[in-house]
Amino acid sequence: MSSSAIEVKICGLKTPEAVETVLKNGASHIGFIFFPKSPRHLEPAQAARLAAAARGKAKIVAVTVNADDAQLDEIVAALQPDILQLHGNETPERVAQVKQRYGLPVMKAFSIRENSDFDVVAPYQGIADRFLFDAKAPKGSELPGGNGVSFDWNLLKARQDLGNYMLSGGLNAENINVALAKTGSFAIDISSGVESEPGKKDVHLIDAFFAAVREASNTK
Ligand SMILES: O=C(O)c1ccccc1NCC(=O)[C@H](O)[C@H](O)COP(=O)(O)O
Repeated sequence: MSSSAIEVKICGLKTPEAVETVLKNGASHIGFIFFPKSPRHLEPAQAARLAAAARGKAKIVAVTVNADDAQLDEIVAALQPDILQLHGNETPERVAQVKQRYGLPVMKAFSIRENSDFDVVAPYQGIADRFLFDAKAPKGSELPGGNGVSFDWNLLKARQDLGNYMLSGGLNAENINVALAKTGSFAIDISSGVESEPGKKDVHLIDAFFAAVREASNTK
């Protein structure tokens, strides 16, 4: 079942059931988290086992935070991802190094709260293959992503110069219609909004999210 013309990345998968459900719904991307503080963290070998069912059906995304070469070497060797998502403070130089070392597309994540947060994006243009705009982590959170909070989507609407990006942060079945209408985005990313508790994906919430995306894209 294809979800729609909208690309949908479901992030932080940890079980075969969740992988099966997102594939059944036509997810374009599935993400695995490699960040020990996250409730979604997996070892590379665990992610590789889960990814086997998805290879060739959805793009496999490895999500890391300021990872060094040793960590990336291990992940790339075990998982053989299609895309590396860099979700830390990686500089444009580091993004370029990572691209060259692995020959893989890189999606660079940025944390957005206000318009000026987009100012840091320009040096990455022509280096990162894609951007992911997520909300800034709430105070006290140890996670740079997966916090289930949104930023003001009107900010993104005004920045259509930013090129190829995914909209992320606090999306769910209830707000995706408004998020898509406000931003005009064609690619979205979600984690907490399809979980019953942090790190626990819920197949019914996944189904409901894709149904909402399909409905929203039919009215787009
Ligand atoms: O999800 C995590 O636990 C995580 C930890 C460390 C870095 C990135 C992380 N997630 C990255 C993602 O791409 C999430 O899907 C994105 O932040 C949106 O999450 P949510 O707001 O929960 O939908």
